[in-house]
Amino acid sequence: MQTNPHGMGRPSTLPVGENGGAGATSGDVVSLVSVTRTYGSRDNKVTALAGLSVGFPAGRFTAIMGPSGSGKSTLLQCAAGLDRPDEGKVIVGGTDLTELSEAKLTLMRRDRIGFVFQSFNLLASLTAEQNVGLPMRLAGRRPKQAEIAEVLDAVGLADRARHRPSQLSGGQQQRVAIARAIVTRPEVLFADEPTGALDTSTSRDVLEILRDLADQYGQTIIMVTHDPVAASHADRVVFLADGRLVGEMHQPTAEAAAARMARLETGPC
Ligand SMILES: Nc1ncnc2c1ncn2[C@@H]1O[C@H](COP(=O)(O)OP(=O)(O)OP(=O)(O)O)[C@@H](O)[C@H]1O
Repeated sequence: MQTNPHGMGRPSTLPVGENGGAGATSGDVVSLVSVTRTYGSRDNKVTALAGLSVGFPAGRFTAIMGPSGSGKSTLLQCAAGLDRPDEGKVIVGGTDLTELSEAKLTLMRRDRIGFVFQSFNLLASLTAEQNVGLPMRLAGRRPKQAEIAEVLDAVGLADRARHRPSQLSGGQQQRVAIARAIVTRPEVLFADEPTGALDTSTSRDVLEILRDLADQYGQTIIMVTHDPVAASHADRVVFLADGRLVGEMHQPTAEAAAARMARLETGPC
């Protein structure tokens, strides 16, 4: 396993309290405050998020880890305005998503939030540059060639603009999806297992692109991952268990993230 790819020295692990010492602060672009999300009926209720508070600072790359079913995807969906919590607040760039109408939430997702999924979700009939231009077209504006060229360049695909998804590797397709997610300059880019469908070397390319976006463009990135190596590209990992925040690690190494995950998966934390 590789160590922290940024060469930032030893990881630092901070304990968190019941409600999460990593809870929201004023420097956060995204904060969840006492968020609860349950599924199912009263007799058969599943608590995916149990009063979770967590903040994500501007310009930083944060990974979210935790055992299967710990609430990672639910956290991401609530934070990105794709799902609504039962209780609590979700604040993105000063706007409380829980107070928005469906119409305003749709606009918020379109204009201020980027999302990348494990399956790249590109339109097969469109070229890379047409896929990247889609969010602008959906917003009713004609994409400028220079804007598209700039983001394709940022993800290392300047020479693939006219290729269709079927003519690109999995990693290249995911990079097109990243370019499409950042073309509107979102306040935050969410990524749900963005390397889950990729092999090791292609994953590394994608993770290095995400790292560069944070370092060079100050892009705030929040990524769910099962993979400690992927998490080691982040500035910080927050760990969930049973819908709660149970720890965080700064400048994580793959080894330290894997060890923390092993402890979470085998017993009480
Ligand atoms: N639509 C749903 N209906 C019912 N239960 C759900 C739904 N979505 C999630 N859950 C439950 O909520 C809990 C948290 O799910 P979530 O997908 O957020 O966890 P996760 O940490 O992302 O899991 P994994 O690592 O397996 O993807 C789980 O017990 C899951 O079964």
